[in-house]
Amino acid sequence: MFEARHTMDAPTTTSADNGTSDGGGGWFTPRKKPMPTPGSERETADGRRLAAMRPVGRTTTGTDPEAPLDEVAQGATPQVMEPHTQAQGTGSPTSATHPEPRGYGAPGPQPAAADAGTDRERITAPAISTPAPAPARTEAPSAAQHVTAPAEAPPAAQGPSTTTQERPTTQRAPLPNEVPPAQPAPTPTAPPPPAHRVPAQRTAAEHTEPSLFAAGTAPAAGPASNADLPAPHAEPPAPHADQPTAHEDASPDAVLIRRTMTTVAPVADKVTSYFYALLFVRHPDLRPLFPAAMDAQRDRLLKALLTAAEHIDNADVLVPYLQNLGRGHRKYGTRPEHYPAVGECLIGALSRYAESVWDGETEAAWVRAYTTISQVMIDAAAADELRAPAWWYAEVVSHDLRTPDVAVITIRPDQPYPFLAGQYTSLETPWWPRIWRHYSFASAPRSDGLLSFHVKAVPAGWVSNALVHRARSGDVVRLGPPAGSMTVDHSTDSGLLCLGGGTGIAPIKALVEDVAEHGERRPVEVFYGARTDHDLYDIDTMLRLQQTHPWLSVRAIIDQQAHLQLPDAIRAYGPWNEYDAYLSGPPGMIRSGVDALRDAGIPSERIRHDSVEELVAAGS
Ligand SMILES: NC(=O)C1=CN([C@@H]2O[C@H](COP(=O)(O)OP(=O)(O)OC[C@H]3O[C@@H](n4cnc5c(N)ncnc54)[C@H](O)[C@@H]3O)[C@@H](O)[C@H]2O)C=CC1
Repeated sequence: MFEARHTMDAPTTTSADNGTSDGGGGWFTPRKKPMPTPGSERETADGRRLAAMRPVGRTTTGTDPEAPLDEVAQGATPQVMEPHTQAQGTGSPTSATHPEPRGYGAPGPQPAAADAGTDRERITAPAISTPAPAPARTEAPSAAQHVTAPAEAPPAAQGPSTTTQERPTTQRAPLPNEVPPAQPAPTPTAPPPPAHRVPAQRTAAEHTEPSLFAAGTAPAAGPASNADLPAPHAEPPAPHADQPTAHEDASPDAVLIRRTMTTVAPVADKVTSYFYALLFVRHPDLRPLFPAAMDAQRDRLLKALLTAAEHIDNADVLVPYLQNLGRGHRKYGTRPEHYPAVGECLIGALSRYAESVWDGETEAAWVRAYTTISQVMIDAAAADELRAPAWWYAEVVSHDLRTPDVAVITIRPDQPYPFLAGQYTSLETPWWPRIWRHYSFASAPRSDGLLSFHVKAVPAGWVSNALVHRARSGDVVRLGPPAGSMTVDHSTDSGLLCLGGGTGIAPIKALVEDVAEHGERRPVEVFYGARTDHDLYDIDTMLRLQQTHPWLSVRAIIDQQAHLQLPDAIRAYGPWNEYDAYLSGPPGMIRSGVDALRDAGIPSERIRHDSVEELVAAGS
């Protein structure tokens, strides 16, 4: 756990104790004073030396219901045995109790109300404010990276994939209800050496090369949307890569953080592996809460944290991102008391691999950043706990195999599931516990409460293959909260130009239904791209909508016949400069689609699409 030998306030929740904290101190110690600014604290850096940043052992008081802290964590449930009640102790009318679902077995251990600990760190204050939680906008984005275990640290896990997609072709498909083999706990490694206190040069971090951590993880302002596994992103892309001069006014902490990032970038894989090795060695009780087979997404947590730290100055973007991240972590069972373990290992990994630039001030900067990050996430999760379950059970009520590898799946949540057309959710199947994938809602909210998804089984896609080839009516899946902001702005009557490639047509269909339900008469132009006519699995539905709604135009673009791809097709139509644009489909389509739309005169802020980086990681 962190231990800072100075009088920093610990992260707190701005919400009243709602059962999440067990009333302990530490992380839930109420703020006693305004958070000092990084700049002002820096003046007393020596006095604030985080000499005790090295882990000093776990709190022994109470039970720590461990859970991962990130998307990588992929759920906080042992196998398919899930706690069947949620929002324990919130006392909230929205707190949900789930009936025993079929397929999810007996109730598992409840996330115990954790002892907040007595040795919680006293980390510095957030550098950014934590406004009241906003509606979900984005979900933890990430781009999977090839991860190679460092020689000096055991692999945190051996997953089904080491690339951007899972690789099931070399894996035996699991039997129903079979749990992937548990990964052996990493063998203990030597603790990281004490950080060298090399005098730091107080210069701005270099950004001539994009950070390995930046791709796909940077929160971005503006509209976002969903994907078949991806989390949202938006235009413009992450500032890290595209705005080399954006750091000129960086705070001292941001400078130190970015210098660390630059230093560790060439060994990002090692940092990642070492981070998880530390986490699981020092906190082995956390390991079972991660997926048995941690795939390429295992570095999501680290990347999300690093990217958030890197953008610590950009509160406008960072806060909504982290709030969504915090809310999204509820389904994993993440609790406030889990954050110190992650922070400790984050510092441990960074200090080891950024040894050449690591010093007390750098460490203090990271502690402050992590405190801020965790504070926002904790607060958002606490606020969300008062109004929504951490997850929903849902029963498959229909399974329509449209092509050999595309299924339209309809499910019935066990309790109301509010969402907006254009959003997406995370979904876990009973066959791959704790592995969550994102899918768009393929319909606008329905009066019967049913939800539908278009799922394409892709090579190496464990979840998608299970959903397409295994799931049947009566099976029970779990849903995370809705997320994404690729939604219709009903305050305008601008036309909508929608590009749906392959199963990316799913949220486009939902958007069309949304416009229809609002009784609007704004023009909606849909371009539906597919490789062959056989791949236009939902064209009948779209054409029926077109027949019903005179304001809707649907054009199918078949690569083989048109000898061009979807984005090229819109160039032949238009003008589009008065339209809002929505893109949904594979990453290549998004990229070239954005280019085509800009060329057509649509400004970036009116172009909404999924995170390209997340889409790269999609397909499972
Ligand atoms: N299932 C869902 O709810 C959602 C899925 N997605 C994403 O949509 C994708 C769907 O995959 P598939 O159905 O296999 O689509 P696909 O790979 O068959 O592509 C569909 C069409 O998109 C266009 N396209 C593809 N690659 C392109 C490129 N590089 N440049 C320009 N145009 C290109 C082509 O016109 C192609 O026919 C996946 O990446 C998935 O993550 C996105 C949103 C929602």
